[in-house]
Amino acid sequence: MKTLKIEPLTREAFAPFGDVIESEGRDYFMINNGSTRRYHKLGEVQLDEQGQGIISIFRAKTLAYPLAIKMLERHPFGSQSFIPLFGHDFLLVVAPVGDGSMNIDPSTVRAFRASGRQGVNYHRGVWHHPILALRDDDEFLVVDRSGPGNNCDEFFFDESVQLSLELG
Ligand SMILES: NC(=O)N[C@@H](O)C(=O)O
Ligand code: NI
Repeated sequence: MKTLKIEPLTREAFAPFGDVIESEGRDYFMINNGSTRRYHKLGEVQLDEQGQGIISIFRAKTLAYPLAIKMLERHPFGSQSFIPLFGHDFLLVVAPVGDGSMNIDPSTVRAFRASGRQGVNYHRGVWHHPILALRDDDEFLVVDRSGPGNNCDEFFFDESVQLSLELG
């Protein structure tokens, strides 16, 4: 059993997987006659030609911990972002796009803890666990792709691969 180390979410550490959506420490410029900071283009919505960018809300139940990480999923046709609406921390488990095949090297799987002031934008094809809320019925604004085709591949690890996520 390998317990994943939960890393703090930083722009640098998360770069192989996507963008961190936050204002802390980020550049901005003033708009609205000087009353508003615009933290511009913190992430990009990635879509295929037939895709449409849509905005949804996910209300997520917490899962039981320690949690066995049995699968990850990816969205081959577009990015997917999660922005916490209630300001609570949440967890992320990710793996890089890799060679594009339906396979994940378990040694590349990483876990992060996002603060309630951080969102993430998974880039197209990045493997990730379905949303991991730490408060029951927590809500997230989700910006992702709608359109034709199957935009959700699920990969289940072999039973011999035992990855676990524990709360500190
Ligand atoms: N399936 C779905 O819309 N949710 C997942 O993509 C997820 O990342 O939570
Ligand atoms: Ni997803």
